[in-house]
Amino acid sequence: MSMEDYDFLFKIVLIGNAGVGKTCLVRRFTQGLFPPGQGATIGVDFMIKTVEINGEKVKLQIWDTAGQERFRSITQSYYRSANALILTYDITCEESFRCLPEWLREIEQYASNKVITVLVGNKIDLAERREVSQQRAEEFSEAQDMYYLETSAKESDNVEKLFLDLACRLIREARQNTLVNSVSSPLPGEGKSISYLTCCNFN
Ligand SMILES: Nc1nc2c(ncn2[C@@H]2O[C@H](COP(=O)(O)OP(=O)(O)OP(=O)(O)O)[C@@H](O)[C@H]2O)c(=O)[nH]1
Repeated sequence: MSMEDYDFLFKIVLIGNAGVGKTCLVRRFTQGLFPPGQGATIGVDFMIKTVEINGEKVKLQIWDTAGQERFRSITQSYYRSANALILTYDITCEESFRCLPEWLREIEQYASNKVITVLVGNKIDLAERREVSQQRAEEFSEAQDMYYLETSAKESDNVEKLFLDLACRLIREARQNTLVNSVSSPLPGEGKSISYLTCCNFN
């Protein structure tokens, strides 16, 4: 694919315990479906989706990692070049929430210090089985300086919003970095509309 095919390219990596719904979130966003009987991811999977945000083509490379401990050394190698991480837990599984500090240590150790991390509580369609309150998750994410969103891959709740808000945020960061890194040279896309700022809810 030539450079002209997109204005921005971002790498997004999903991490979190096994079974929290990472693969289902990716499949919902990239293919618009909820796969029946989704098996555990082996190692790492990769999908691409190009979205258009205020007239600009944004190519998202989405890496879906295996949550199982035995794949940890493989998945760690994908953190380094990630622009964003989607750290996922399952709102019906206390254990997946309690493991978050462990995941944050992995991020600290293996990811770039510029990485944007979003905390996602998935499976909100199973509200009657909820084990982690929204307030508790919000407090945790605030303390860790992460964005927080609750989703349902099954019902398609907030899935588009998750990826599109993240893409908006990444565009904004990319522009800011360009500004810092090359103050005297013209910005890519300078003069274009900056209305994308209004679509981004991750502030
Ligand atoms: N009710 C409900 N079930 C979900 C949702 N998302 C995923 N699941 C189910 O949760 C199970 C695990 O989903 P996966 O997407 O394979 O989980 P994963 O995090 O990718 O798991 P690993 O690949 O092992 O790391 C499957 O049985 C899915 O059908 C959701 O939003 N709601």
